[in-house]
Parts: sequence; C-alpha cells; structure tokens
Amino acid sequence: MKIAIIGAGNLGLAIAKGILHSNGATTMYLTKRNIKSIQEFEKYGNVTVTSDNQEAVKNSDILIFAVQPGHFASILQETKDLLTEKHVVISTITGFKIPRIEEIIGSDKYIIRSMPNTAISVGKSMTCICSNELGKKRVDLAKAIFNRMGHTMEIPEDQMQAATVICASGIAFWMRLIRATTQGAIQLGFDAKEAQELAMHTCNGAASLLIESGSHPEEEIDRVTTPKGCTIEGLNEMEHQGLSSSLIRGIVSSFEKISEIRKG
Ligand SMILES: NC(=O)C1=CN([C@@H]2O[C@H](COP(=O)(O)OP(=O)(O)OC[C@H]3O[C@@H](n4cnc5c(N)ncnc54)[C@H](OP(=O)(O)O)[C@@H]3O)[C@@H](O)[C@H]2O)C=CC1
Ligand SMILES: O=C(O)[C@@H]1CCC=N1
Repeated sequence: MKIAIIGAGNLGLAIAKGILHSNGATTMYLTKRNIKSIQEFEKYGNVTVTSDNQEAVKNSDILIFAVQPGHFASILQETKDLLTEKHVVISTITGFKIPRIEEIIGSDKYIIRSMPNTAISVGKSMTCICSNELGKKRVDLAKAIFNRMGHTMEIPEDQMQAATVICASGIAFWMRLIRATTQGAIQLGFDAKEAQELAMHTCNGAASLLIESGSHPEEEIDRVTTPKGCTIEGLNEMEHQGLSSSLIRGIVSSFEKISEIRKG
C-alpha cells in the first residue's frame, strides 16, 4: 500500500503513527509546507517527508488529506490533474462535502470521506466512513486501512457532522471526564500519577466491558450498585448535578457549532 498523508499536522501525524504502528504501508509520503517539525519521520526507511504535494500524489495510491478546511480546495486544484484510476482520495476534512470535492476533481474519482480521531495513533480510532457513488467500490479498502487502526462504521454522508462531534471531538470530551475523575481521586488521597492510572484503566475497563459483552450500560450499572451503597449514592448525586444532561447539552452545542461553521 502506497499512502500519502497530505497535511501532516495533529491528525495527519496521528494517522501516520497509526500506520507505522500497524505496518500498514509499503511506502508513506508525509507533506506539509514547513517540514522541519516532521523531518524525524524519515528515520523510518519507507517514509518520505516533503513539501511537494504533487510528488507525494504521483508516488502514492491512497491519498489521505488532513489539512484545515480553508486549504483543501487549493490543494485539490494543485493535484487534480495527477489523479488517475489508481488513486483513492480520502478526506478527513470537517464539513467539506463530497459534492464539493467532486466539483473540483470530478465524480469519476474514488472519493471517500473518513472521520477518524487522534486515538488512531495508538490503533484505537473510531472511524466513520462514507463515499461518492464510484467510491463505493473502494469502501472495503478504506475500511481495511482504518480497521488496522481501530474500528470503522460506514454511515450516510449526512451523519458525518454528528460523527465528528461524537468521535473526533469525543476524544476531548472523554479526556475531560478522565481528568475530572483523576481530580476526585487526588482529593481522596491518591497522588496525581496513581490517580490518573486508576481513572484511565477504569475507563478502559468500562468501555471494554460493553464492547466484549455487548451489554447495555444500565445492565452493568445495576451489577455495581449495591442497595443503599456508595455507588448509587454517588451516581444519583452526579445526576442531581446534571451529569447526563450536561453531556447531552455539550454534544448538541458542539453539533450546532459545526453546523454554523459549515454555513459560514
Ligand atoms: N485534530 C483532530 O482531532 C481532527 C481533525 N480533523 C480534521 O482534520 C483536518 C486537520 O486538522 P488538524 O490536524 O487538527 O490541523 P493541523 O493544523 O494540525 O494540520 C494541518 C496541517 O496541514 C498542513 N498544510 C497546510 N497547508 C498545506 C499545503 N498546502 N500542503 C500540505 N500541507 C499543508 C499544515 O502544516 P504547514 O502549515 O507546515 O503546511 C498542518 O500541519 C481538519 O480539516 C480537521 O477538521 C478531523 C478529525 C479529527
Ligand atoms: O474542533 C474541531 O473543530 C475539529 C473537528 C473535530 C476535531 N477537531
């Protein structure tokens, strides 16, 4: 697999690390305008770092675009004449819809939109995927690429913004919950390092329980809540303070913002 990551910033580099971690590419190009900060990736023999997007496109088959939305159209313009039937164009760009990509490069290209998150760097991304009509023939290939670095779900394009909030922004939301749990553990007497260890492994355990057992969160809650015990006491106080409600309202606000950015 010859992969190019056009725009090796926060997300692009996370994807690059995930690919390296999973041995997912025979060759990999990483591009950005100022390459000084990513030069170290050349220590991996199969990685080329360059500011020349055209060179990266010519020498790769799978093109993963991870630039800011405002830069995407001009980069597509700059590279569109180099696109051939070997190329699969994968965009991670928030709010940049497939018809807009087709307007620039044509509908006769394999186009995939993917929404991974930064946990891709450790092979644990939740990645949502959709495609243009022709791209349907390459969805399995895209899933195979991203399944090596986590879990994938194919969704309709009109759910991509919601997926961005839940999965991509979701990393920040879960980090804050882990951090708050850590702060609670410090108040109960653990040192900061121990407190974070307790919080993150408990979080990992909770998610793994649901993934591996297929059970509903409330079933698992019922198993932990001893009548008149400390768990239900804590849980009910959290709900009196609006835990579920604040999470839901935060998610909806985030979605409203993304819809507003799209319109702008
Ligand atoms: N961060 C996240 O968790 C997620 C981000 N996204 C989406 O991914 C995209 C990237 O986000 P993020 O990684 O945070 O942004 P960054 O700003 O960190 O990365 C974008 C990179 O693009 C590079 N770039 C800019 N212009 C060019 C160019 N002409 N050619 C090649 N590279 C260029 C920039 O480097 P330089 O200036 O040196 O060129 C920069 O490193 C966005 O569209 C975002 O919506 C999606 C899901 C999650
Ligand atoms: O915060 C943002 O707008 C972008 C999209 C998802 C993650 N980062």
